[in-house]
Amino acid sequence: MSDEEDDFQLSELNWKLFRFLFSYLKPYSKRLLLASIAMLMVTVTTLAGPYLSKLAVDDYIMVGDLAGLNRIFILMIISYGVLWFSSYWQRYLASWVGQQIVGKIRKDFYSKLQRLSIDFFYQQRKGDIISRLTHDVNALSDLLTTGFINLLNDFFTLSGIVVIMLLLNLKLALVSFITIPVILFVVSYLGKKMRRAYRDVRQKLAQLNADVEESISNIRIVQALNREAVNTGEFKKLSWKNLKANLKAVSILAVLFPTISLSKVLGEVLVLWYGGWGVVKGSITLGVVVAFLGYVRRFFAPLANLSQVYNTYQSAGAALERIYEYILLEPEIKEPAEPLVPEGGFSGEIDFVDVDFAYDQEPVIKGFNLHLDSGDNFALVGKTGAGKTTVINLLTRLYDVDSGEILLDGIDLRKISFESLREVIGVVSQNVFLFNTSIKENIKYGNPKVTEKEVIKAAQKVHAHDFITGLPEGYETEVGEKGVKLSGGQKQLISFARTLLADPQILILDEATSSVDAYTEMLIQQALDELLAGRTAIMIAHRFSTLKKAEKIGVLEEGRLTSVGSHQEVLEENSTYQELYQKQLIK
Ligand SMILES: Nc1ncnc2c1ncn2[C@@H]1O[C@H](COP(=O)(O)OP(=O)(O)OP(=O)(O)O)[C@@H](O)[C@H]1O
Repeated sequence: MSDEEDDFQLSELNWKLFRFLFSYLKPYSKRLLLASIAMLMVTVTTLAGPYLSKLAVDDYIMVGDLAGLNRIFILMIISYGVLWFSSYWQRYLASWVGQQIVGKIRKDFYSKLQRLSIDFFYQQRKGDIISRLTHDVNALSDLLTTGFINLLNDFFTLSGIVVIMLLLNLKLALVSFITIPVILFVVSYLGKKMRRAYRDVRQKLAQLNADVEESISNIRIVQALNREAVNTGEFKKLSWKNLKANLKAVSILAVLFPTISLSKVLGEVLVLWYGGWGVVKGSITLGVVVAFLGYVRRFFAPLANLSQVYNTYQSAGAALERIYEYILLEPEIKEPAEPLVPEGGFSGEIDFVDVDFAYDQEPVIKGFNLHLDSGDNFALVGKTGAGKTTVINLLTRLYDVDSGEILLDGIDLRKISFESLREVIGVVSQNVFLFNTSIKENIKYGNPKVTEKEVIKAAQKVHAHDFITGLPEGYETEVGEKGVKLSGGQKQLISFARTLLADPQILILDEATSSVDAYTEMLIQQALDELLAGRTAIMIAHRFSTLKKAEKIGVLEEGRLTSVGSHQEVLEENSTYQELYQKQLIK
């Protein structure tokens, strides 16, 4: 990502991106106006301070006008009060608006992601998506919260100081500006070096993170292959590189601030020396020297800020571009504008008609035809890679067919709303995912209206009730990554209960290949009877006990359905099925 950032030129910030950003800024125009007024007040009061000191010295102290001095004293107090007050509002309002916009962009971005088709998530790296949603949105946040307003503030303050100094005393102003080119050169030189150093820090950190992520998520393999010591060694190397990169960045940063301080002090010394001569010779008033000292002190902070502006805007611009790229994406699988529902609801009749499909160029499903009546239990078998999961992906509309059609009760899938489709089809997958919450909530998931009684009843039907009540807190036991660890079989039973409650007309069962103990296996098989009753089912079956439950078996070979019939019929006519059967892939 840092490479992309480096390649990004500010000139690439086009109108589309600006329009995109402004569409978010627009609703907050009132608050932005108030923030701008506060910013102008900050600028004016910042500029007023040294000038008031000049008046105090020249017009009142030097002539002994104590009443006037009192007046100017009160004016100064008021001016600093206004500065405090407007600084608060400037920062608060700008941050408020910025945070609102960032929140809104993040929300829009997230909801966009949720609607994108599954293919997008296969093609993008997980880390890239997460980094856009977090790192890039944050980079934008820096700019939006205070970046804009601070930039204007710095610009006005600097210009104001220069103008006032030139007006007050041209020669003294030019003398005090002597250090500016030096500081500009140093800051821009160090700025470039720092940018490179920080890019290096980010790269090394990304490598470190990737390494940690890979070894932690594969810790079982790491331990099984005795790689702990090797991995620790590699990590140590990466960690050392990261440390060195950080030290280098710090060493540059450590030069920058003293350099700015030195220039400031040098400016003050110049004012004092040249101004002092002027005062002694009578060409400059003491008040002007005092005011100049004030202005020089206020000069360098905005100057240093402005020198960093290009970097800030460059990384925010790159971030904005990356966010916008995702916002523009449209889901490939689109919802119908006018969805259809059969009269009397779906009954669960399924038709695949001449379906062809390819993920890329290579056809995966070829001329696939299948008719299932409502209530049919159908098992799909085939060697690995034959296309079984793809058939399911097409039926659940994770992908659309390339040609042909899939019909539910005579209605093309593409004319059915996502909501109806997800209500009609229930999927019990072999990778059961449990959320980090209680067992009860996991069973209720997607169906929040069900009562506790119904949850228990569903669990009883799929024979999960006994093991659940045996857990420390029964149905309230926390599961998922942070909770109690359940066995594969127990997780299956919970997902059965979840599906039973959702009560879909069509059931898809992607059976687990890993074996469970004989007792759990028996429970699963009994639960399946309950789940299959009265539903149309397509099962990717691996166990003979499951296969036996199907009235029809279909053999899939390289994307084609080569036989459909009862176990006996298919066994007699299909050599692939015989092979699978004999090799006991189907147990
Ligand atoms: N997202 C994808 N992008 C590209 N090709 C894919 C994708 N998913 C699967 N394939 C390819 O499609 C073919 C069929 O895969 P599929 O997962 O449907 O087979 P399967 O019969 O379910 O296999 P298994 O029993 O091993 O799960 C394979 O050649 C696979 O490499």
